[in-house]
Amino acid sequence: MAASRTATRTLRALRTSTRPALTAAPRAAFRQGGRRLYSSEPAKSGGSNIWAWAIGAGALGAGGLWYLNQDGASATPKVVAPKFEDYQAVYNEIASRLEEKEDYDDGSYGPVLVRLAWHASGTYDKETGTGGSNGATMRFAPESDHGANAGLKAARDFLEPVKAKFPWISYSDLWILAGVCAIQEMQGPTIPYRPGRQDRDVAACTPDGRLPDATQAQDHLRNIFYRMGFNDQEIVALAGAHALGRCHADRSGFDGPWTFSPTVMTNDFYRLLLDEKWQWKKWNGPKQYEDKKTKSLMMLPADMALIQDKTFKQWVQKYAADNELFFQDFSNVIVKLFELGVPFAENSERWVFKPVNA
Ligand code: HEM
Repeated sequence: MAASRTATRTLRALRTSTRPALTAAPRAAFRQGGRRLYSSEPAKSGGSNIWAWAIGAGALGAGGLWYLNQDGASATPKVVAPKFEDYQAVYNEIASRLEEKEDYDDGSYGPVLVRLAWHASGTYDKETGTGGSNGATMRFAPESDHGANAGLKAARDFLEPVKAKFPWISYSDLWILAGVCAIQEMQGPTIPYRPGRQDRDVAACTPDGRLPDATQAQDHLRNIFYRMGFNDQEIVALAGAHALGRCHADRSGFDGPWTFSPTVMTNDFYRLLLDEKWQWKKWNGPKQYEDKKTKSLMMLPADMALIQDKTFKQWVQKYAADNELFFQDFSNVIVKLFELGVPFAENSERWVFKPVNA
């Protein structure tokens, strides 16, 4: 996504929003030597090695098995043993749909795709090995009707045409690939990916209550995320995803974005959490915070717990001060989240997809 388009998206959100106007422009992102840089941030390290490796992986993966339908050349090619470049094609399709469908929300389906991938994965229970991204059981009630999943139909529907075009990919792999694509296309860190998830039926739906409750604080966050196998640092790194997107009154009941640039991945969630003064919002909805200065940003009680708890707060401070550290840790922890409970083939490799518009 070019810098001008990012600005356009934010501006469109400002123009069309019936919500309080956001008052600051996103930091400008610009290209340099094919890499994305923020004017106020250091360049990411290690990128060029990753790309060299990805191109190598692509070349090695070339020549996935293709065949044509019986009616000959006019038929759609089918993939029977998908390789790196087949998944890159799916990635490209998602990226191009993200570009096309700019009228959604703040100008991108990206945030809701990230939330879909997270809610598909975050049901994991390490004791029983149940839940997690292997299965895509949120396609079915009762899981699709769980309160925490309200609004995610928009993300699942967005991906249906992609599934129709690439029927060989499982929903479970597709949803996670969409999360990876959305993060990278919103100028976030590189997220290595490997396929291998298989769809499961309604019997594998997880019970309600496995995802975090935003009205609660640190004890609850620890209960939920320790159950998945995360530690305190990882909990804080994952929560930085709230740089993206917004709360919707008709979904969670909460309302508003966390940052001024909700379609660009940054460490702004931590910076705003520390730097702004937060007060209870006076309104007819669930208890949430608003920033005192503009009253246009929000924090959930569960977000605020990250600075009310001493151990969590140390990590918030580190990530607020160092975007590169946040990007590295976020990439590592979201790969872990997306792979919880997935029975990958032994020695399966992770791939790095080339961003399309980022
Ligand atoms: C720490 C515990 C968490 C709580 C309590 C929480 C709660 C929420 C709530 C209430 C919403 C608003 C949903 C809506 O009204 O549309 C939301 C949105 C979102 N969450 Fe979280 N979340 C948590 C962790 C995470 C994690 C770990 C990620 C990803 C790694 C994530 C990514 C997102 C994104 C991207 C959105 C915006 C969705 C959109 O714009 O449609 N959240 N979260």
